[in-house]
Amino acid sequence: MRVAIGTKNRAKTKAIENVVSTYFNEARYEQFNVSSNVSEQPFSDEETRQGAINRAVNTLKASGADLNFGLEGGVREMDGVMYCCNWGALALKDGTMITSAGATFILPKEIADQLRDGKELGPVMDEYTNEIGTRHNSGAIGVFTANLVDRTEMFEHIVKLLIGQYIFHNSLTK
Ligand SMILES: O=P(O)(O)OP(=O)(O)OP(=O)(O)OC[C@H]1O[C@@H](n2cnc3c(O)ncnc32)[C@H](O)[C@@H]1O
Ligand SMILES: [Mg+2]
Repeated sequence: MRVAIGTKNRAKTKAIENVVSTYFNEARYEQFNVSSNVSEQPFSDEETRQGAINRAVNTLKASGADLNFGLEGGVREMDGVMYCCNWGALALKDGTMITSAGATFILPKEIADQLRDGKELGPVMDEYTNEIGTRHNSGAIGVFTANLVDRTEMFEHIVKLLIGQYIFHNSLTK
């Protein structure tokens, strides 16, 4: 089975490989730097979900693989509170699109204000933590949950929901 991944971000690729290899041991993985065709910093659930779908479609076009994953991080506001939100999409060769959302958590006001000023969460987190590449490792979720959940684990849960729906979909179409 050929598995294509629409990013080279390590937190995302690790999550996909960890979960897919649990259920399909013959999987071969390929990574593609595809566009999400949405803002670098999506600002709603709708835009974040669309980014994940676009990545999955663009990955399918580039690869022709059996499973094509798109994972996207974004933010959304409710009652003046800014949350980080996360979406995943799995595109199949027959045109089927499977989607799922993941964990949501609060971004502190000092982070939220910088995003409202047009900055991207990735660089803002690097400045906040004084580290390079937070988005490839623990991520904002790790920093703001005392590392109880890191970015890989958060995406693993989304990928598990996608694979579970894929297995269910196959059981209906067989
Ligand atoms: O290379 P890609 O796949 O684009 O990975 P990314 O880390 O940029 O992730 P997204 O594009 O999905 O996320 C949109 C923006 O939000 C940032 N972001 C999202 N979740 C984050 C997290 O947990 N920690 C740090 N930055 C995060 C990210 O760096 C981008 O600036
Ligand atoms: Mg990005």
